[in-house]
Order: sequence, then C-alpha cells, then structure tokens
Amino acid sequence: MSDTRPEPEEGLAAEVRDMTEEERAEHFAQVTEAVAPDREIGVPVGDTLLEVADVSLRFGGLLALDSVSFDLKRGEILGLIGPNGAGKTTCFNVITGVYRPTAGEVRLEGRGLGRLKRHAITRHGIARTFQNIRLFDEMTALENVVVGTDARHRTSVVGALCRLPRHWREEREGVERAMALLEFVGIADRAADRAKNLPYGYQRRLEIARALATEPKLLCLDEPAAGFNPAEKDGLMSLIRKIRDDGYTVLLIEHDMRVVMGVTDRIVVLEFGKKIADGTPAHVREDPAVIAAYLGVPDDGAA
Ligand SMILES: Nc1ncnc2c1ncn2[C@@H]1O[C@H](COP(=O)(O)OP(=O)(O)OP(=O)(O)O)[C@@H](O)[C@H]1O
Repeated sequence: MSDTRPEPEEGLAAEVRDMTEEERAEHFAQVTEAVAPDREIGVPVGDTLLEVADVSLRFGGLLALDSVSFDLKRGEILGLIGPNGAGKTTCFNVITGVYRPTAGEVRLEGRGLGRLKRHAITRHGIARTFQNIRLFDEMTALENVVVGTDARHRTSVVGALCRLPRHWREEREGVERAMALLEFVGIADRAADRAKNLPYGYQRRLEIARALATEPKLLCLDEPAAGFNPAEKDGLMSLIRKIRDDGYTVLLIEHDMRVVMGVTDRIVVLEFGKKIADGTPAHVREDPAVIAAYLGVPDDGAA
C-alpha cells in the first residue's frame, strides 16, 4: 500500500481546509465533543472496565482458550498478541458475544455478559472491527457510519414508521455525529463515496468510525494495521492514541510488533490458548516465555 495514508491536509472536508488555524481549533474541539458526547475527555487509566475471568472455549477436541483471565482498565490501550492460532480472535469473539465460553465469564463494568446476544453486547458498550474489512460496499462512507449510530437510537419501529419528531431528531443527530466521526478518523473528504470505491486505508478507518458510532466503552480492533505500509502504521498509531485520549478504552489484536510496542500501555500474550504473559511492553519484550513463543519470527514480521 503506498498512497492511502491521509496527509495532514488530506481527509479534511473542503470547508475545514479553508478555515484559519483558530477556526480549525474551535472546529476540532466541537468534533471531539460530538465524537464522545457522554465521555469525560482525558479520563485517566482508572477502574476495571472489562474482566475476562477464567474463560475457556472448546471447538470439538481443540481447547482454543484455556482458562484465560485478564482485565482491562478504563482508558487503557491493551494489546492482545500471540503466534498464529494462539486464540486472539477467538478471545475477541467471546468478548463480543459471537461465541459463548465453555467455562468462565466475561464481565463489563462488573456485569456478566452471560447469554447476551451480539447486538445487546454492542448496546452495553463493546464495539469491534474485523480482521477482514466488513463494510456495506454499496453505501457511502457516511451511510456506513450512520448505520452504526442507529444502534443508539431510542425511537421504536412504530415511531420511525410514523415519522415522530424524535425519529427526525435522531436521524439528524446521527448524520451530524457520523460526519464528525469521519472527520475524527481523517476521511471526511470522501464522505459521499461508496465504501467499495475508497482506498484500502480509508476503508480501515471507516470501519473504526463505524464502530465508534455505537458509542462504545470498549473498542476492539482486530489487526487494524494489516496491509499498511510504515507511514500508514504511524498514522494508525496516532489515531489509536487520539481515540484513547477522547475517552475510549481500546483492546488491540495486532501482529505488527512496532505498532503493538509503540501504542499499548499493557500487553497480554496468548500461546496455544493459554495466557503466557501480561505486563507493560518493556516487561513483555524481555519475558523468556514470550521470546520462546516468538522465536524465529522476524522483528517487523508477523507476531
Ligand atoms: N470456528 C472454529 N471452529 C474450529 N476451530 C476454530 C474456530 N475458530 C478458530 N478455531 C481454531 O482455534 C484456534 C485459535 O484460533 P484464532 O483464530 O483465535 O487464533 P488467532 O490467535 O486469532 O490466530 P491468527 O493470528 O492466525 O488470526 C486455532 O487453532 C483455530 O484453528
């Protein structure tokens, strides 16, 4: 990938490009507010948001997760790494309700997610992106994000069909917030383009915007840097930090060690479905069990 990273001026809607520096600062403050309306900006790493408690998951004869436990603090960027087949995506799938654990429990803000369905888990505040981009190809970038804001709407189907005032207000607010999100992730200049026509890097950012549209407490990113060149990876790292600084908590699966080491506060390492390490990037990098798990993997290559 060579031409997909937004330059500083790229990704901005035309009217923002024409603004003075002061107007832009004011505008971006409003964008930040619109992107995280209910969050305290700049929340410090704090109390426990998510607990993965003794979770096991069996696929037939394969124990894909074996009594895995870790937690995630509010405002933290946590990396989940491990060699291929270690159980990272399975762990995401358990957290987001795709699979139910064979044993153990996932708790969000102390509350077991139990038998909640996927959409209910989204409503409780967990959103994700996918290893293989999943967008509505024929919809515009803006429409893709508006769909995400729908998860928060309170109008009933009857209310929508009867075009009640709340329905219109929510529609309008949804579009405004979606536009702010496109700007936040740096792709507002292509808001009206169909998703399938966007450059690859824009599609990845669009997935993130759509996930943020559900106003998650926890954003789970599954290999967001896959297929990116080094400059694009730098751009992505800045975006992940910006997302955290806006009050979100981030769980990141990523194969690229430079990205993982550069952006996370803490890292959990899985191998063959078991947790083998949990600590700061500096600690994990020196851990003999982690080094052994990764032996033979090139520095900049797959984790
Ligand atoms: N639906 C499934 N049915 C059976 N086995 C599965 C299923 N999903 C995953 N597995 C197996 O579970 C193990 C963990 O897979 P998982 O995809 O979670 O690993 P991963 O760490 O995300 O790997 P990668 O880095 O390659 O994406 C693997 O052995 C995989 O083959």
